Amino acid sequence: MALAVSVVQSRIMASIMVTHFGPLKGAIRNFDVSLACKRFPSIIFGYSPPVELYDEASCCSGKNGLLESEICEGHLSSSVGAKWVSPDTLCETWPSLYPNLPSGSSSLFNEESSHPSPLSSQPLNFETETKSDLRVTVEDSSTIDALEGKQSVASVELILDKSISCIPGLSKRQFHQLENCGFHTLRKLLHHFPRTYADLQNAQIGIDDGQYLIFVGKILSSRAIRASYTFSFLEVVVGGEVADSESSSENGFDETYSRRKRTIYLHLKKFFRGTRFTFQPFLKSLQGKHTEGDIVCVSGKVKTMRKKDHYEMREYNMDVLEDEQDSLPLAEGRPYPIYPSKGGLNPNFLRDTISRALLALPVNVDPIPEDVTRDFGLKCLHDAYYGIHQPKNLDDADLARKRLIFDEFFYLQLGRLFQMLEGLGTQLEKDRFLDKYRKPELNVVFMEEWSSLTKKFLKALPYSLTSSQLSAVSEIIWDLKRPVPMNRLLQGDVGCGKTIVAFLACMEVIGAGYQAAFMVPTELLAIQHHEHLLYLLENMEQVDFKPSVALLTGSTPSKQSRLIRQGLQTGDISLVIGTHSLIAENVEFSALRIAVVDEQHRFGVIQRGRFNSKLYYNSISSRMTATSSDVCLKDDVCMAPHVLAMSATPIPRTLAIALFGDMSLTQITDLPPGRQPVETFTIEANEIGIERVYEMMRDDLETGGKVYLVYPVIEQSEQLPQLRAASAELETISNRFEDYNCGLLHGKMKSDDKDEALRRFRSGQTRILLSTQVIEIGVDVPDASMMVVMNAERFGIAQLHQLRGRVGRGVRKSKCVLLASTTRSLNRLKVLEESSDGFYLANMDLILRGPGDLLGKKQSGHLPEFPIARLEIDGNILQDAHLAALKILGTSHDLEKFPDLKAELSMRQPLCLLGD
Ligand SMILES: Nc1ncnc2c1ncn2[C@@H]1O[C@H](COP(=O)(O)OP(=O)(O)OP(=O)(O)O)[C@@H](O)[C@H]1O
Repeated sequence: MALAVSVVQSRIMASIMVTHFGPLKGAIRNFDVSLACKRFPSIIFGYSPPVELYDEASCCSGKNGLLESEICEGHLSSSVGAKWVSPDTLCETWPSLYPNLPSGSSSLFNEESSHPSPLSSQPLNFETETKSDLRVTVEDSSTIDALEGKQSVASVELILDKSISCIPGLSKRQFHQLENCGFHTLRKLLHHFPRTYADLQNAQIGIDDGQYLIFVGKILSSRAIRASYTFSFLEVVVGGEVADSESSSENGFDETYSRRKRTIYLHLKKFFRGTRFTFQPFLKSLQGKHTEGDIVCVSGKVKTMRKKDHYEMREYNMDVLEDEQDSLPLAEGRPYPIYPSKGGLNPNFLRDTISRALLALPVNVDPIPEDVTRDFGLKCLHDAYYGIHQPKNLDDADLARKRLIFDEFFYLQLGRLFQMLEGLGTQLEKDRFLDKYRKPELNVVFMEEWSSLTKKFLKALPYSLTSSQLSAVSEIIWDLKRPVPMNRLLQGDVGCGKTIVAFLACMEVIGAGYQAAFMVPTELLAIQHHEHLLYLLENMEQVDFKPSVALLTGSTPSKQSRLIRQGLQTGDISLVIGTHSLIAENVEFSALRIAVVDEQHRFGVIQRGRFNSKLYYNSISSRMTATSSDVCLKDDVCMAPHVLAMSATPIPRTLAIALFGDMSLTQITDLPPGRQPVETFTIEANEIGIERVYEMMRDDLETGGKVYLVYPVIEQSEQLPQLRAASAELETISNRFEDYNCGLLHGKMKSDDKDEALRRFRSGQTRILLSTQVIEIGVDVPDASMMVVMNAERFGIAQLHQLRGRVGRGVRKSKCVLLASTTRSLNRLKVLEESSDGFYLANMDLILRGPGDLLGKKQSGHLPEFPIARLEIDGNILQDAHLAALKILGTSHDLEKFPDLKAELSMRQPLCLLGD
């Protein structure tokens, strides 16, 4: 396993070209991936693309421009686009005035309630409103204890799953807003991770519009101004010195000049709307919060103002420093978290609420024992939450992310292993079970012991199995012979021959008198597998019992479908191949023993859990019917079926372990003999390029080849005229290649028509198939020898690799042309010219997608259950999580020694699988 990880890492240790954003916008420069990966395996730093930190929907955007322009003139030198704050959003805005200092500094609301001072004299009885309306009182003493760090670990889970009403200073309105957006608990809120961090630049030489700055300076003035009856604003001006770019540039490299400084001015602005915010005492108190002469460290996004050297900041953090010396560590730059907005909530408000939630977090919040976190070099949970939301630096954020990913995988594995252990009787059995996962290499059944049906089926194959196919079958059969449900992932690159391995596993259970179900994501694939299997069974020499095979998809006519369901219930049908229809309510099996799920990664763990239980209960209920009719049952007949999942997605071994909670991963690491790498070309789709591709197609067709043309869309669209469409081009291609028949295949066609199109292509009646990406998964036409992908820039690298896998599946030398609409996109695609290794390409895909944004964006590497883990790079963390789970369960099989862990386990989402 460690090997697998190190292979991945070494594969990405190459220097490649990566596009950077921001100051280097558009530029391409050498990016040393090895260094970046080494230092921050999860977070790649750099300038963040500009992000609109205000959410238009949730903010009064000052659309009443008249008021804005009239009133602000003379007060605000840059009033265009000013944001307005209504009384209701005051609380959202206010905390930003106060920095997120480690303790107490955000407690403005608390201070206010105890020191109502100027506000109490308001005619509108503002104080009362502040207390009753603007605040939900801290509900119970446990939170107070938590704040004071007195919370015992035993009740920690209560804290994380506490209602957000326990966050100090939250108004009722805000509380409901947050609840409506799904932030019911502290946990939910703290798990709203920043989607990236802006790299705060120290204010130096050039300052660009939209840049995130960290700046140390002196408060020069603080004014809270009533601009009209309903509108007021606060403007704090901070002045400080930066190196003077002009003098240095004008005077070349003159040292003296380059050390010259110039003063710049930051105008920090907040706007308030509502009569109650225009009263003098309120404004006075607002203004008084900032003392002239204070040294402060300000960070946030700047906007240049008309006046030279003046910049505006409307979203910022400000820390008051004791003296200028304090500025040194701060000025080194802290990552500035950028939150994804949710349900229209202002990201700024979210940031403030999260800061306050952090303050409500007790230090001893961690249910994982300290020795485990120490052994695996993990932050404690409290620090991890701080580290992800308020990192001191990127290292800090990276370590925090590591801990949180660790948790995602750890609890899933702990849950699965715990569940499996629960099903076993004695301590000895449990120890043996854990041992099995420690020594997986011993778990194989050699061919001599396979059932005679399996051996005969093997003999009927027109080829011999490769060595890794053979060991895959041996491993799977070992599991099939055990009375514990298997949960195994069969993983192998495109075209390596996984299907036949799965067929052999099905034969083994059928040979033992049980049934098999083979579930695939598309009808096209179901039909293909069905036909393939029938063909192989026909070739099989005489056996006492030939398995009966059925095909069940959404398009199966209802009468036929009823007969198939009957056959499955009576046991007359031994193997059914189909789509999701297989897990429909009314499908019941007589003795289902294995469920093969193709393209596993398309389903989440939870869904797969549903498959399991669905198949399991069907199996039980059928058996119960059978029992009543006096059928003799085997002891293990009510066991859940074995599940064999298949995937061509390059999943690191460790990730598979995490997904499955055990060591059930089988990898096919070789390709059938005679395969040659697909020669890949990236070509720009201009006139010359297209002519060249047509020429290549003609050469291939003349030598007996078959060509796939893959299009991003079916029909031409007015909105995206640059996209080439399959239907629209059928005529052009047919005219161009009139000596050859062309076919069309896309998702909107009827099932029979799709099948017919593929059949004609397979038989050679059509030699050119214009298709959409419907062929991406599993389509197998071994003598297809060329593929052209139109608008290839529209596809991800991993997806193109899957598509390309449709050619080169036989012995014929094949090629793949990636036609890109722009020269710029050629660079990204070139990586496919260089490699045909799915694992390597998945990593490149990740890196080429761009730095940053690893935390929140759902991309190909994300699995639904693991919001922040990245499939391609987090293998080592998963490995650790697996070992930690084994260690914990080795110490206490039933987790009795770890009550907090057990409690946490029951709170975690993946545990809905437990007891399924
Ligand atoms: N050992 C072998 N020797 C020769 N050909 C083989 C061997 N095993 C499988 N094949 C053939 O290789 C082709 C690809 O096999 P299969 O469809 O099982 O691949 P796969 O791993 O499921 O690919 P994909 O992920 O693209 O669906 C098929 O035509 C199959 O008949």
